[in-house]
Amino acid sequence: MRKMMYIDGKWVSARSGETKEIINPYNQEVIAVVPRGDREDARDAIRAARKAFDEGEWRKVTAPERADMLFQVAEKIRKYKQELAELETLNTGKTLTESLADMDGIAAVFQYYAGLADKDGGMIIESPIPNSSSRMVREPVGVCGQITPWNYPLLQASWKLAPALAAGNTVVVKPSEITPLTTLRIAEIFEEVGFPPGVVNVVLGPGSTVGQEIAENHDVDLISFTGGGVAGRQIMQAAAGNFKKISLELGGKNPNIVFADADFDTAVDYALNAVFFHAGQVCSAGARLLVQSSIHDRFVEAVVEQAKHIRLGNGFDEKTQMGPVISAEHLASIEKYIQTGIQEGAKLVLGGKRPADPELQKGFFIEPTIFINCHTNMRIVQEESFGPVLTVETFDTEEEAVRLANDTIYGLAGAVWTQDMNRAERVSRQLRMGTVWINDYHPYFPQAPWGGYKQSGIGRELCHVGLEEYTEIKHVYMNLDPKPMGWFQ
Ligand SMILES: NC(=O)c1ccc[n+]([C@@H]2O[C@H](COP(=O)([O-])OP(=O)(O)OC[C@H]3O[C@@H](n4cnc5c(N)ncnc54)[C@H](O)[C@@H]3O)[C@@H](O)[C@H]2O)c1
Ligand SMILES: C[N+](C)(C)CC=O
Repeated sequence: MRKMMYIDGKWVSARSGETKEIINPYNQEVIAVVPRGDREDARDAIRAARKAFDEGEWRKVTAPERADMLFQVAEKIRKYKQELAELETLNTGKTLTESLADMDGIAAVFQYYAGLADKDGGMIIESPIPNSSSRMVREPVGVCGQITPWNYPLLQASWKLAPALAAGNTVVVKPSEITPLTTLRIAEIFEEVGFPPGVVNVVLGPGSTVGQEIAENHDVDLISFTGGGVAGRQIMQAAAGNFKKISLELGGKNPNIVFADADFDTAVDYALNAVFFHAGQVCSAGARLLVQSSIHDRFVEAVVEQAKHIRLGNGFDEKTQMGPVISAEHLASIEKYIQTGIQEGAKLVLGGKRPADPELQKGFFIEPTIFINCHTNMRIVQEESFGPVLTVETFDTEEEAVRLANDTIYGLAGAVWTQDMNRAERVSRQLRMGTVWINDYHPYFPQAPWGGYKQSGIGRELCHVGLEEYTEIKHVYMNLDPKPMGWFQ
């Protein structure tokens, strides 16, 4: 695999010659050295994408041909699935099982948008003007900047790349500076499939320089960002310079609501998966457990008992159920949240510290952590720790459950557990969230939209609406019998 940036169809170092070490969060070993780009490199990539969009052969590639190319990408991801998954596990620490599932999802996204690429032929409009024709067509937006986070590096990139290319745009992708490897590997796949130079560009470097340049640059027509609210706000401000189209997939503090009539064992099992999957580093993690008071003690006891046995370790070890968190900085930030929870008066009933196991000392590990006696006025309930930290609140009535669940600046996702389908329907309608799961947690797939209400984001990814984000709408009107009007005669 080439450890260079991919700009204008060429593999290049940073203009400055600077590099960055990429490490494995399981043991802090250096796994790669990659270029550390800056604004100049970002400008090169943007220029290449602009030229490819405005002047290149890409504009002549038909929608069925784009579909065919994206199908080939999907096939190659399946072909290289093991290699890609191993690279993702090496760079993120997530278990290989999770990475393999990510690769299935990534192939599915390319396949889905390949299928949609040539399906929208526009719309004939019934013109109210005699002797005229009127139609609506969708066209690519132009140069799309795409900035992605470290928790699902290739998956989040695929949610952006596949619809952007299906619609005929050119792209500049900036992966997280700590997890660039699978995004570089997929650039090789685009090259192998034969995407023309400049259509896909991958530029590496910090958000404060490379990311900021992409957000500010007036040659970029659209910016799609997945990450935290702080960067999201800076990107939105920077994008205002030329009124870029904007799509933001931000954080969440997602409620998992369990009513007393839920299937107890299943709800316990999913409550663990909701929060501890990928060590809680999931935007939609069910980090807030809301349990009806009549079953609270028994439910918490069962969750704690099972969480005690979660096996931490190397993502490549089949026995591992939870890997490390991504970095020393992130680990420190999670530990700070845990201290905040204790200071705020939440009761720590599990974890809260680094594991004692000598084999885990080089990695960024933190034990599965559970707090009870939590309230919505606590920071630990309101803010994203983005780690394996569960807060438990109680409620008595359906109205209270809805009120507590919605009492957050976020609105990404949430779940309802009950066997009363009328109640499930009533509650799901009142939750102000982009996704509501009923008697389940976590499923997402290309056919359904993904995105957030409130401060969880703007716009949607996946589904046909995710493709529409990457299009401009044009109205084409034709006078079929042009004659002088005589207005000024
Ligand atoms: N809603 C979703 O679908 C979704 C999915 C995954 C992650 N997330 C969120 O992402 C966050 C964790 O990821 P992270 O720590 O990588 O987020 P982050 O915001 O720190 O970084 C994300 C990306 O933005 C870049 N960046 C940072 N500052 C920037 C700036 N000023 N201008 C341009 N680019 C900038 C980074 O280099 C990185 O590539 C969490 O809040 C999580 O909830 C949301
Ligand atoms: C969108 N998702 C769930 C794949 C990753 C969020 O962090």
